Amino acid sequence: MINYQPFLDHLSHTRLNHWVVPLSAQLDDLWANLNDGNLPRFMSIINDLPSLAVTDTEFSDTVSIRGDIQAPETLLTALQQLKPWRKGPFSLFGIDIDSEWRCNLKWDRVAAHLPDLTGQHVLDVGSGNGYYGWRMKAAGAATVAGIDPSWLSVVQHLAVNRYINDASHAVLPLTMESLTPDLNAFDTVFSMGVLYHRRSPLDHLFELRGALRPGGTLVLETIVIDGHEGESLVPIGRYARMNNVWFLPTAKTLAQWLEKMGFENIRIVDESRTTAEEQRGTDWKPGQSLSEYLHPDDPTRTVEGHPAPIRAILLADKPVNQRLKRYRLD
Ligand SMILES: Nc1ncnc2c1ncn2[C@@H]1O[C@H](C[S@+](CC[C@H]([NH3+])C(=O)[O-])CC(=O)[O-])[C@@H](O)[C@H]1O
Repeated sequence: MINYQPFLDHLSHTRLNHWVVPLSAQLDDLWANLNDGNLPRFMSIINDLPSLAVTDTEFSDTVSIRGDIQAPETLLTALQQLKPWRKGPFSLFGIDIDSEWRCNLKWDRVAAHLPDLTGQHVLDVGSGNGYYGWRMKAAGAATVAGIDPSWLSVVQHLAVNRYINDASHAVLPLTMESLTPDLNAFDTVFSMGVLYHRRSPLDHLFELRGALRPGGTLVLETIVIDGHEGESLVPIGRYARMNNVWFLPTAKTLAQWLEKMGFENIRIVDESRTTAEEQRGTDWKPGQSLSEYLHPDDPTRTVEGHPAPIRAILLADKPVNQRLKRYRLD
């Protein structure tokens, strides 16, 4: 089990205090019914991390933690045991974790359009190991609640936060579907790289809206296709070798979905083709990556022949006026 008490204590002093009781109960239930063979091994790696004095942290393109001494071999071994590192880059006491994704490139695309995060309570859905959460903290966020069902992501965050020791930034082992519904509390909610994994993307948007306070902002990033309003692709079989991809709308279709689900002030702020500069295999994420997912003769196609990934960023607001239609989706 993971000790989330410092995060719960932090929440109890914020506008999110109504989440403390249901979240504690949900975590208790999770630990009582836990059936994951990897977690004990991961936790013994975390518990054995060497104690090292931190002199300085810097959350810029690389999320860096520095100390007076070079990293001992035990830290390198522990971090290597937590491979693959898909999100980063990080630098811990001189160990450079060159992750598969250079997430600083996406952050640059997103950050230019964000509301001022100073003092904000932020939810990062599908947070991965919390790389973006550290960038949100550096931008002034008071709370970053990451949620991600991947245990490896959760424990990678624990490894980094072992040295940063920030109780206001957690990665919780939860899906969006299992989050306490209608918290109505977060100033900004990020959903980046998650919507295409959801079989019911409109439900996802509905759940995201429920997490936001009235007037709060959703930052939505997902794979899209070129094309017109109303169009979307449901790839049969795999997409870029992923077997859990459901809906790839056009950016304009996505804007329509957001409107349908009760958002306003919807803006498409970026559409960028994913490049091998941003996503590639490294020592910290061995094996296949984007270049193997694209067609060898035509990089505008996936290996399966679908349009290659383009990622769109949309921002949309939850209306301040709560007199909204309650969409019944059941
Ligand atoms: N239902 C779900 N609820 C919450 N998280 C989920 C769910 N399903 C999958 N995930 C998690 O969402 C993340 C998707 S990666 C994006 C990471 C980061 N946001 C990024 O923008 O780089 C995809 C990509 O590489 O773009 C994974 O960590 C999943 O475990």
